[in-house]
Amino acid sequence: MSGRINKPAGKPQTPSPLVKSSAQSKRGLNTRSPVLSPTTYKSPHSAGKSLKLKDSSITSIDVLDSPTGSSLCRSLFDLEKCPCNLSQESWLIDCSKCRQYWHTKCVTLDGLSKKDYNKIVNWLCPFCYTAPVSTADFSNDASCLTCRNTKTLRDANHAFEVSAAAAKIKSVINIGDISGPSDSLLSQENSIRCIESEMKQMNEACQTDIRKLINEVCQLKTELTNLSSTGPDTLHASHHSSESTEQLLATISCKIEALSINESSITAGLNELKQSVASLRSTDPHPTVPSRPPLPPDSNPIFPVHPTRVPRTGCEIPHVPHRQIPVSDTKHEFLEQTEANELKVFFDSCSFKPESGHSVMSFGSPYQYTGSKSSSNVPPIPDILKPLLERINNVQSELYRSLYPDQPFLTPPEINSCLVNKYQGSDSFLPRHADREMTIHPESSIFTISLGQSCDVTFTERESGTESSHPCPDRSLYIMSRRSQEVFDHEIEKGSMPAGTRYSLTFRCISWTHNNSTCLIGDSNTRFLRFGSNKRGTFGEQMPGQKFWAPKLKDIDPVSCMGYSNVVLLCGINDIKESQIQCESDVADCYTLLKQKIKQIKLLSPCTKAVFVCQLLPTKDLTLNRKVNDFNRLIHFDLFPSCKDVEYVEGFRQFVCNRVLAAELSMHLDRHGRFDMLHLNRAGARVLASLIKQSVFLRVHGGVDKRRHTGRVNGRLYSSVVEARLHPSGMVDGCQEFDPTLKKKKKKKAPVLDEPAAEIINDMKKETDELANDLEDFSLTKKKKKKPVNIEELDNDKALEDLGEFDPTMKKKKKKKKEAVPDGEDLPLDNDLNDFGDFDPTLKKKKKKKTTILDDELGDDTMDSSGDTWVTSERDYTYEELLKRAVDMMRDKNPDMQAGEKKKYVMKPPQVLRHGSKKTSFANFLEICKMLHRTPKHVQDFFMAELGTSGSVDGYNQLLIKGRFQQKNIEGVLKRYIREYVTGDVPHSINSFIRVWGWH
Ligand SMILES: O=C(O)CCC(=O)C(=O)O
Ligand SMILES: [Fe+2]
Repeated sequence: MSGRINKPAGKPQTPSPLVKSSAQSKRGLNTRSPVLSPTTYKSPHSAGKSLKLKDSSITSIDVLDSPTGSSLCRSLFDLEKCPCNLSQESWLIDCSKCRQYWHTKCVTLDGLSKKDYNKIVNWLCPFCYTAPVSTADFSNDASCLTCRNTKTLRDANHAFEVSAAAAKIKSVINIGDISGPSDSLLSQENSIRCIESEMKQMNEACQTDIRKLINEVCQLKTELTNLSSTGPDTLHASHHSSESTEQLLATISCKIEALSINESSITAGLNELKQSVASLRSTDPHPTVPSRPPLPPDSNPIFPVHPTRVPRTGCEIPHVPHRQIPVSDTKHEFLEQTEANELKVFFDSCSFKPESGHSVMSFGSPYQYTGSKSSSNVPPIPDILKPLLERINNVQSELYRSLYPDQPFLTPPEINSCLVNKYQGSDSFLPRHADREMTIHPESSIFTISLGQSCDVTFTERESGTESSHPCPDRSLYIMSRRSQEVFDHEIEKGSMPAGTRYSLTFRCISWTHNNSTCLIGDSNTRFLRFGSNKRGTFGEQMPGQKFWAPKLKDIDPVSCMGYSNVVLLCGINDIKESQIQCESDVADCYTLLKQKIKQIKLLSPCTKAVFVCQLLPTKDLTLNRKVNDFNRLIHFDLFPSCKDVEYVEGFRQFVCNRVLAAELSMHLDRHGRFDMLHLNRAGARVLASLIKQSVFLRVHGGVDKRRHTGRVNGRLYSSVVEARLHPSGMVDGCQEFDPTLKKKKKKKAPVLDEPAAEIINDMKKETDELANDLEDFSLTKKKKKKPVNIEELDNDKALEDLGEFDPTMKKKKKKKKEAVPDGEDLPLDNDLNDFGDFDPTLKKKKKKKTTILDDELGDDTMDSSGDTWVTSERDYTYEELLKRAVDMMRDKNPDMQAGEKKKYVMKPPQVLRHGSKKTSFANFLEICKMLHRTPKHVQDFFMAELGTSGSVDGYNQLLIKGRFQQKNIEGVLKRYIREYVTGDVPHSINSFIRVWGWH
């Protein structure tokens, strides 16, 4: 198999001449048509001598036929480069079917020796490979050689050789025997193709023979006719008796007859063969899906542009089972009499704030609701309530455990807030409402304990208007679920309250983070995704929520989504992979079900701000991928445009369409090894989590930094950008660019942002202020503050310059100010001013403002090096003269510089540590940024560009860099940064106050 590139691939981007010529020569040998007909397709392996498997006659025909796989590779990837698009020290192996090259490393075949490598005859890449039904099939099915590692490859290759040899022997012995698929070493499909090939060869051979025979017969016939027409005399003349002539004619006629019989028997034999092939086909255990119209030529096969079909059925909303009752549980005499008495005494002494129909008092986490009069300055839970709170929390835990019995690691929401209502007299009431504030944890129940006068609470089902009354006797507890609040309102009707005093103690879990809670409903691909900020959590504390299991679309429970701000749906692959889903209309029906579920969710949870729908991820199964395409198409072209508040997971599309990410994805689909067609492994799940997190985050925070919505950002993978940006400290990614305009914008935006967004803004502000304060330590910045800068007009670089970089003109100004007045000399100025002004208009302006200062300075410099007095000269300054003057002026105003002394600043060296096996930590990154007076973002970008990797600042202010780097690498980059952006050795910026740096 040395015809493949038989040396490790260096840089796939710039293939070596050998790589190129090898690939080109192959291309010349076979077409890369997406549909490779078994009869026309010829493997390159059979063409080059080194590509041929010894004694194998079937190498070129045992490739499964799947147009999508080929076209997928064709349109998505450069066939000559591995889809990873990365430079790797690895062999390149090409797929026998689609001709896509892959690094052996990328297809986990690394470690191959040249010998092994040369043995590979027929290998199918992850795009083209369709897994056999069972492990047993795989071991026998050597014709479909896609292996996850070198060992299996060797084994399979060996099996292939054996099976090929066996097939050859069988075909020689008896072609008909091959029709029995069960005992054949070859798969049934393979057998068919073998026979077809044999038939073709036989057919050709037979037809040539027959043609020869027919020609001969024709010649004989003509000859015979000629002889007959010449008559017996002529025959006689040639010494043949008439009798013998007749005999001869009879013999010839017999021979012709025999030949005809042979011809018909050959034809019959061929027909027999054809029939056996037909019978084999009819017993094919894998019927093919009805053919579909071909995709538009330039469309992306994974995410095609045009929908081909709209759903067959309408989207009527079926009846939604609410499964909600207003009061989920009641406990009579929940309080002991003594406990109740004590509480009554306590509350009698408290001062309640009047609200509509009753008065209130809050403890613990502040609970704010429409019409609430309580301030956010709420007293903590008083000691007297603490035992009660503990009991309530126990009840809450029990409820939670019973709700999620199979998820014991989940922490139940902690009840942390108590709102006490006081009803005094028969005039009191409680307006109709529902406790559906987003600050209430979606999993929190609402516990109400009644004290004193009993009364009835009325519940009304909002949709139907059905009312029910719930009696609340003294010392009793009733529990409402947070979800029931989406369905029912409750109230104490006016006039229903008896005389007397009633206290109701309502307990809830208030969680501000749950203001933006997310409910993720998904199939097994969400298995690795976890909410929570603990170690297992993939979404982090910025995205609180709950995950619900829905292997199929029918399992999506709209009730579970109630009370969450965001709903993310990742489901459908198990539906469309069902065998009964065979054509586009079946897929459309699945899509319709999804649409119905979304409608139900929105109906039940009007509080839900958005439903995010994840498109289906491509799989390793190409037939399934066509259905995935159809499903995704419908989501994109029907669901998104038609359903308001249905959003797609940003980046998911890129994830699916982007070449690199798609390749990355295909490599992640191997959670259970080579037979897993669908599942992401942990790494893939992390990418998925990032994309979901980012979308929800952006939606929640008003689309902060939408610019980043590309598959690749600054050469970094989407996921890493997401990670960086969503990280608690990386949150300031946008602001780390240190764009001064942010400050302004933030101020404008602040009132409309959600709480976490406001926090981010505050963080950003803090950082901006901190940096500004740092900069104030330097005289430069003070001046800058005075300088009126229209920050809106500044571009990033300029902004950076204004905030941190040295501006010689500014410095001058300041010093000038200090020195100007006392030393004023009576020197001619106008020429200097004008000349200088011509040189640099900005300077001119400044000079005009501070004429006296410049008078002084320029007065000193009106002599050129040759001693000419410029004031008396008519000629203009030359550029060199002006430059020299400027430098002299700088020297003059910077005595250190003039004396040739360099101020030495000593800084800490970067602390470089290994972070896990694949990352490097630059531990004192932020500290060094501060010392440099450069924004972390700026420094980070430089580092990432220099190191050619990605990274992010984590919660410990360390820069985590992907890849392994040594101390000297980081030091080198840091020195370069300092040279380029700090000390000004190169003209990016100059900063005269930092001259020489050295490590401790
Ligand atoms: O007093 C009650 O029983 C109900 C109180 C209530 O609904 C509330 O505080 O939100
Ligand atoms: Fe309430």
